Formats: sequence, C-alpha cells, structure tokens
Amino acid sequence: MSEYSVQVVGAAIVDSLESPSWMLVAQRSAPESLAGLWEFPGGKVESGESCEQALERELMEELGVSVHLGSEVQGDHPQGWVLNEKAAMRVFLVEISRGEPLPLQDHRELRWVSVKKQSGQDILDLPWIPADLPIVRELLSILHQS
Ligand SMILES: Nc1nc2c([nH]c(=O)n2[C@H]2C[C@H](O)[C@@H](COP(=O)(O)OP(=O)(O)OP(=O)(O)O)O2)c(=O)[nH]1
Repeated sequence: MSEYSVQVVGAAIVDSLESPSWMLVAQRSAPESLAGLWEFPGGKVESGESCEQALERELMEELGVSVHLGSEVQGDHPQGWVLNEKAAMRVFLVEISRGEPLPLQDHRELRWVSVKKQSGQDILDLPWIPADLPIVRELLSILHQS
C-alpha cells in the first residue's frame, strides 16, 4: 500500500528539454481554495494508469497538447513531493511535441515564464500553491546547473 493514497503528477513544461529557457505555468480556476494560485499542470493518477500515462492524459485534457517526457524532478519521497497528509506529486520535465497549449480545463491563465538565472525570482514571486514552492526552487536549481 502506498503511504499517500492520492498520487498526483505534474509537468514542468519547458520550451526545450535540451536547453530550457522558459517554463509554462498555470493558474488554477478551481476549487475556490486554490483558484488564482499557480501550479504545475497535471492531476490525479487514475487506477490502472502509470504516472507517465496520467500526465500525458491530463496535459491533453487540460491544455490540448501531446508531450515528450524528460527526467523526473526527484522529491524526497518515493511518491514524489508531499503535498499534504493524503497526496504526493511526481513532477516530470516535459516538452510539447504537438499542439498549442490553451487553458481548456481547470485553468484561468497559462503563462510562459523565464527560467534563466537572472529571472528566477519572477517565477518565485507568483502566488504558487504553497506545497509547490520547494519544487519550484529545486527545479530552478537543476535548470541553472545545466
Ligand atoms: N495539478 C496539480 N495539483 C496540485 C499541485 N500542487 C498541489 O498541491 N496540487 C494538489 C491540488 C489538488 O488537491 C491535487 C490535484 O488535483 P487536480 O484537481 O489537479 O486533479 P484532477 O485534474 O485529476 O481533478 P479531479 O479529477 O480531482 O477533478 O493536488 C500542482 O502543482 N499541480
């Protein structure tokens, strides 16, 4: 049995896996408690799905895009990054392979933000879901090493 009963997957969508300069972040439209906060597009893994399959499905449903999956942004738990007492999220770097991302479902706005070292603070200044902040920090540190 997994420790966290809700497995979530999230995508750090970058313009290029090889040489990332921009990341697509999404502002939630619901539920009320999360509306207006920024997040990694994605959602809950359904039964019978792998995390990778769930992420591909969610990105098609929410944004209308197909993707290539890159490496995982490792959290400190086997289920990824702990979000709350019930849920943990695995996060993957992703590149769009087909389609133009649109806020089709669950999002108010999508925004490409620079991940360059000198602009890292711009991303951190967005009102993220609080549980995502350590993930964003780790992601920036990985991207700045490469
Ligand atoms: N997608 C996503 N969810 C996050 C992030 N950070 C975070 O705490 N969460 C939480 C919010 C939700 O409680 C849960 C994911 O739920 P969701 O509403 O996105 O999942 P879903 O698309 O499958 O929607 P549903 O079937 O529950 O309607 O994880 C994040 O960066 N991305």
